[in-house]
This record gives sequence, C-alpha cells and structure tokens, in this order.
Amino acid sequence: MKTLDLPERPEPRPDCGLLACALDELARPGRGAVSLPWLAPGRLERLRRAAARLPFRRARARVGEAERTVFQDFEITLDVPQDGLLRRFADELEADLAAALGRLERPPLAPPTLNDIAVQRYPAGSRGISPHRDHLRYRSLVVLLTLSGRARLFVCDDRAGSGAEEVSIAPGRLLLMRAPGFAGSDERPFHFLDGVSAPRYGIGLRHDRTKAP
Ligand SMILES: O=C(O)CCC(=O)C(=O)O
Ligand SMILES: [Fe+2]
Repeated sequence: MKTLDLPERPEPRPDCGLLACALDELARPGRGAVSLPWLAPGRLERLRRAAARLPFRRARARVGEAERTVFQDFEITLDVPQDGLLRRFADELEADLAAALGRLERPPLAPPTLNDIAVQRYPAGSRGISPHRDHLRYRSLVVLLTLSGRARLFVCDDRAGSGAEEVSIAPGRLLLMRAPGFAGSDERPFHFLDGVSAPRYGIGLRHDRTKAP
C-alpha cells in the first residue's frame, strides 16, 4: 500500500507588528538591545538541524590586546550555503524587517540587507564571550536568533561589565541590537554572554559595509 506524505502545514508568519514595536522600542534613548519571540518550535528545530551540519571551527580564545582582550569560548562558521534553510531565513527576515520599518512613522534605519551570517555553537559549560562591542564594519542593526540552548546575554556599560542588564535569548527569540547608523547614532553597545547551561546554537545576522550588499 502506498502512503501519502502530506506537505508540511504552512506555519503562520511571524507578527511584523511585534517587530515594528521592537524596533521602535530600540530607538528609545538608552536602549541598547531588545528581544522578542519570533519562531515556533518546528521551524526552529529544522534550522537547528541545518546549523548542526555546518563545518564549525573553534573561535580564537582571545582577541584584542591587553585591557581590550575579549575571551571567546565557542565554535563558529561563516560557511552558510546560499541555497539552504538558514539563508532562506535571512531573506525572509530582510522582508519582515522592511515590512516592519514601513509601518513606522520615523523608521530608525533603512531596510538592511543581512549580508553576513555567522552561526555559533557553545557547549554546556562554555564561558561564553566576555564584554565587547561588535566590529565597526557592522552597520545599523545586529540580529541574533537563538535556535537552542540556555545562556544569558547582557548589555552593559563597559568592558568590565558594569551596569549589566539581561536581555532574553531563550530559543525562538530574536534579539535586536543597535549598530552604528541606527537612529542617527554611532552607538555600539557593550554586551556579553555567559551561563551556558545547555548547548547553544545561535545565528548572528548583520550588515557588513565592507561586503557587496
Ligand atoms: O552567541 C551569540 O548569539 C552572539 C555572541 C556575540 O555577542 C558575538 O559573537 O558577537
Ligand atoms: Fe557580540
């Protein structure tokens, strides 16, 4: 007897109203990052499986000199197939950001092209990443999607981690962080990640001004 595989039930699109609200909230003075629920478990698990197949390498344990040293304890890959699920997610997110920005009276940025995708993997017990600012070449908005795991992300005032405020990176959530050019400011918030108690997969989506759009 033949069995019939039903096509996957289409999942509802994420709510662009929520994304517009989050972008508006991020534009408030003093706000470095915000997070919002974004993907349902089914889609998330498919993305996590696609991420797990990528060729990771260990990140350098320390970058920068002397008091500017940043400690990193994760694996990373930038080798994301152009025709795969992760790139498709980035394309959809570009469209969702454009739609959300279109709803705002005073959009804090032009719709970004997410031309830089990094996938990171942290084992349980990892030390995470110490306080740092993302590179200057990343413009307007940094987006982190958490695919799985348990960890804490904080936005803080300096390299010592003073004034740390936690922003949720529970699986399925999208974290939005300011980058230079957001709301007419050059602000690059310090942030760090620690407390990895279950293996984390996360995707960082950015606009790198040194690459083709
Ligand atoms: O694990 C993440 O999602 C991002 C950590 C981070 O801040 C970075 O790699 O710049
Ligand atoms: Fe970062």
